[in-house]
Amino acid sequence: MIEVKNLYKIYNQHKKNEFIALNNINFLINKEEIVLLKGVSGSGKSTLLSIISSLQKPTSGDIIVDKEHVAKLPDLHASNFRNKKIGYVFQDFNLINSLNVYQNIMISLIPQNLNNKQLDEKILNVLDIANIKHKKDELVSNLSGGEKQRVAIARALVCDADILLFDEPTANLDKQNSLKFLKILQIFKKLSKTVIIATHDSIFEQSNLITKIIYMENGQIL
Ligand SMILES: Nc1ncnc2c1ncn2[C@@H]1O[C@H](COP(=O)(O)OP(=O)(O)OP(=O)(O)O)[C@@H](O)[C@H]1O
Repeated sequence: MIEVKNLYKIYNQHKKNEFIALNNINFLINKEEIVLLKGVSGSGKSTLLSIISSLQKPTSGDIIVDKEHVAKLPDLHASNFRNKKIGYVFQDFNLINSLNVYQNIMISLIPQNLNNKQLDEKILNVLDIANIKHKKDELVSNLSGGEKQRVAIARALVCDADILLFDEPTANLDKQNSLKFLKILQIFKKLSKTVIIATHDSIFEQSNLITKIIYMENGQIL
């Protein structure tokens, strides 16, 4: 469960360029929900995702993920929390272009100290789920946008995080690949993941797997 309470994020606080990006956000997301976070560019969606994943700290307020007070975690604990609990798929995918698909996934597993057989098992399994196993030896720089996204999804799945966060997952995809992404939601449901998708793409409203839509405007929930 993800509980967000009285959350504020103020950039450049007490300076001339102070900006309130999140203004008293409150909501609750239950386990295994698939939630849309909707709002125009600049409404605060990415800021909210990065705070839920503990990449950034809020100015005030609380985020409780499975009883853990995420906003109060010291940095080292925050990165452990992120590795264990959160799979984050960035809008530009954040992959390493000079490495191949397999190596990009392997990097996430370094902290686990696995042997080659265990690595192979885990990596091939998620590449299979994300339907990109056939490209495992290809350099990421040679992949299409949709293929890069499937690698990013495989990487988000490999540490077996319960919560998957997507920032504008269809922004860099054509219609066909966007529809493929909608199909992947069925896999997340089968895997019992909790999913939050920040988007302004109306394509998601076609999906009957969405359990809740949170609308944001100017840092507030409508
Ligand atoms: N580090 C920062 N310093 C100052 N202002 C920032 C910072 N990061 C974000 N902002 C501002 O906070 C607001 C919300 O940004 P955010 O990226 O969360 O919006 P968004 O809804 O995700 O937009 P998009 O859909 O374009 O990604 C924007 O006006 C942005 O300019």
